[in-house]
Amino acid sequence: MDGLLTPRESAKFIAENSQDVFIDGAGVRSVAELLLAKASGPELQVGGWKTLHELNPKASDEAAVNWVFVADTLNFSFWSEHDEHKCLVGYKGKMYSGYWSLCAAINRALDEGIPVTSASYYATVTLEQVQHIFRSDTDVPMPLIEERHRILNETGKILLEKFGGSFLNCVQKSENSAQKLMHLVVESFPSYRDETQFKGKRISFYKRAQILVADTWSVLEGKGDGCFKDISSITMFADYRLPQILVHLGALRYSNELLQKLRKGEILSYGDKQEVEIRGCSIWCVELIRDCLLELIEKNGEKPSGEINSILLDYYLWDYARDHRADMKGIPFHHTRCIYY
Ligand SMILES: Nc1nc2c(c(CN[C@H]3C=C[C@H](O)[C@@H]3O)cn2[C@@H]2O[C@H](COP(=O)(O)O)[C@@H](O)[C@H]2O)c(=O)[nH]1
Repeated sequence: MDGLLTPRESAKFIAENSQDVFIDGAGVRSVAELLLAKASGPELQVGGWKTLHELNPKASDEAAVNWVFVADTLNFSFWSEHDEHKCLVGYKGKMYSGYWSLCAAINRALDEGIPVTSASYYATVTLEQVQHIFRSDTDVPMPLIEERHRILNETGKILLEKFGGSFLNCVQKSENSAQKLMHLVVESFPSYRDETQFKGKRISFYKRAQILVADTWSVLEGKGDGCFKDISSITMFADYRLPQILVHLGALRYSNELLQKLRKGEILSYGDKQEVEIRGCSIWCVELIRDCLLELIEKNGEKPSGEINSILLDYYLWDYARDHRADMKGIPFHHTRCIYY
């Protein structure tokens, strides 16, 4: 088998060969038009990461960068078999689910004096301590808690050995290149190696490595060590929410066979042909939406304040999915249990 394709190359190859997932050109355009109305708003700017999300760090210091690293190291698989019966974390009077339950638990631990974002702590944290830190306020625990414990120990040890215990050192080694940082993370930390194969080619999605670069860019507000000259080379992050919203908005379509399978809540294994087609077509779909949006902005003569890239489109669509959960009830998301997204 020949060389490993980048996430963007993988997405293009998958979209060109997909048999159960299809990108809808008219849908792509209608999503681009939806986003055009937001082009100069706070949602499509790097600053939105802080101003729109109360649990994200407000600082841009080393502690904030290490907060992002722990959050994205554990940023996977929050879905529960029955959506009405899931892990919830209460923090400062508010209940959080899914990805935000992870962030709430991290902040709750820090408030309790537990240094959960320090590598010297989580390199040797015990399973019992991890179960306490990420405890749920319902009888449904956070999924894959043993895996989260194993990954914290593994990742903490490597961060101590290779990067002096701070992810900021890893960022600085990337010399302001998003691609260099993404590859340094994938080479150094095994749990980030989101790679598989499709029709005889080795492909990569690197969902957590790419969102880690994006969140590092965001927490540093695109300045200093976070001023990545190639930040626009990062693609959308292939998770289980974006495909759902892209189908809801008409930009992506599933074959009847696949739709029936998802409606029944059938599990798709990591690397299955249909799971790969969902993830790859989602990435390519957002690339096409971005291209279409940039054309519309050009035509409209609008000048958004910063460069619109796939990260900002992804963030917007992910938040949109969160805010339109009820409208999306009829659209199933694919159930894959893994540590990669
Ligand atoms: N594509 C994409 N996937 C994302 C995110 C985020 C969190 N980013 C936020 C933080 C700052 C930014 O402003 C974003 O608002 C989590 N996930 C993935 O979703 C899934 C969890 O979903 P649910 O069960 O509904 O919480 C899971 O696979 C998780 O890995 C994103 O942004 N894009």
